[in-house]
Amino acid sequence: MAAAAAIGDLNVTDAGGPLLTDYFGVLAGGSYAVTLVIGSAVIPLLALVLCRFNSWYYEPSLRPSQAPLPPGDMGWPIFGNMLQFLFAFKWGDPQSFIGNYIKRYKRIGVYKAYMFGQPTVLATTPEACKFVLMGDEVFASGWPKSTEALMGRKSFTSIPPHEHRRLRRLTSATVNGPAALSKFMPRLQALATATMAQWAAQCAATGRPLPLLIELRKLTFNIIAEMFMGYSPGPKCDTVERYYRHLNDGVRAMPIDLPGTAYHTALKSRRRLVELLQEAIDERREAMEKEAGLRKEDMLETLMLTQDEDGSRLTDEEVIDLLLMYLNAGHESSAHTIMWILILLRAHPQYLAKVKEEQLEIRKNKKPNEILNWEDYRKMTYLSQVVDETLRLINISPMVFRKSLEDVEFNGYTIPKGWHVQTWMRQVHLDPQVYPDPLKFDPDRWEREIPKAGAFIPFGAGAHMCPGNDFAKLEIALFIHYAALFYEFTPVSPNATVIYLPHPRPKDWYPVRVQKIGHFEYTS
Ligand code: HEM
Repeated sequence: MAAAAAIGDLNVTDAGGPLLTDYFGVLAGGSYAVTLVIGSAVIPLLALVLCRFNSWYYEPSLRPSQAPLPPGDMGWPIFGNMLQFLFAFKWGDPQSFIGNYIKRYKRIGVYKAYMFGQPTVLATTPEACKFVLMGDEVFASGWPKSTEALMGRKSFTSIPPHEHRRLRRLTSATVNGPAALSKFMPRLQALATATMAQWAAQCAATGRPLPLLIELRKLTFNIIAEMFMGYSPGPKCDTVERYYRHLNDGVRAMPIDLPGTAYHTALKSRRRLVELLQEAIDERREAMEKEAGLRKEDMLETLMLTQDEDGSRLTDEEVIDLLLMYLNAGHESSAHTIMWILILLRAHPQYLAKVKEEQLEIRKNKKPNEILNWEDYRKMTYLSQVVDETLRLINISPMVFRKSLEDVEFNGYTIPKGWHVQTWMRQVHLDPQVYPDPLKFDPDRWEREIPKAGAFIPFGAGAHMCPGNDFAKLEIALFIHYAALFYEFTPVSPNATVIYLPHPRPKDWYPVRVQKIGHFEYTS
């Protein structure tokens, strides 16, 4: 055991060294004043170094002829401004995150920050968002590396622009234009009406409510999985959808790959999804070989058969990443939007009455149990205002990511080459200078105002604009038609807390009792 002897003011161990604690003891005993002076100099200096570190390290030195960087702050080392972002979105008021920049630096449209491990410019006005989203030759897709690891090296978020253009043209044709979309209409209506009937039967039999958002996610996933890959609804689809839920939780989480973190679980879910999609490709390949000539003409087949100018096919990895991305993008946001429309219409019966009136008018010309066609859908002008107003108010995706390929000037500020840019659609949609009384749900505003370019961008804009926007609007409108006319959704806790990450939703997934109030039976 080491014995300590006193030598002067210091204790010394057998090993001959003073004990560390004793240095502080000497300091303490020697002079409180010195401690105080050193402490009061060191702590603020350390704080200054820590809070200026990102600026010193990441901010480029610009030429005298160049405009300055946008105002803002780069936060703390490693975390940057993520703590403020997460705090505002998880525990505070999400508007306060950008709101604080506006309070400090005024509404100038661009601010510097450090987000998701990258020096970043936040674009927050219609002009700034339009400038970035439409400037395809200067701003490429710029999702954080952590998202790329979840979505795959070959998804639209990661591939170079020329490859993106080609694959996008090829894939988006399957979900765009009246001819392609009207082909989906019978199955969309079959799945929606069968699912609602099953919910009502289940509620009647058990007396228990259903977590509506979870059920809607299953429905929208069943739809996209059937349309894109020929999957039939059932337990397998539900399992795959659950993996997607975990995958998405990781997209806006801190990218820390340690057991127990959302990001770690998301990476595990991605690996499982890749295995399942590989199985689907293998099965389809076998079926195509056995039944040569028999074509399904869905997204899976399109991707497997496509050839580039040299005649080469996409690899399985490419097909998997593209499908994984499409299936993900193609169900989550639609489910959230449908749920929010039901919540908002219930809270505003005057608008629900207008929706019902319009939908009844459309139904007047139909036989009982007759499904809707493209012409009927085109008559849903008021419902389409409700959809737009919900997308504006709720902002399923608060922002999208780009990366600057060169130094660019906007509004007297430089956006440096290599910096990431986030276009904050949420801020644009909730800005009182863009939409009067922006927090009010008011579908009628769309009769009074036509938003200027960049002011209504729930689907983004430019080369990466959502290719599924028309499909989503159709799917949502058809669901609401049957929900409004034939069912009643009674929430168990209409005032539940709303959480905002990864997407805004009631914390309890919005449990509802579903009841049939009219008769419609799908017959094909
Ligand atoms: C209400 C429903 C939807 C909303 C709010 C929505 C919103 C968005 C947004 C904001 C983007 C990013 C755009 C950008 O980076 O500029 C996006 C991209 C994308 N969405 Fe959607 N989306 C919805 C439904 C769908 C559906 C149904 C599909 C598929 C059928 C789909 C497929 C995609 C794909 C593949 C991308 C990546 C596009 C690219 O990078 O080129 N989305 N979506």
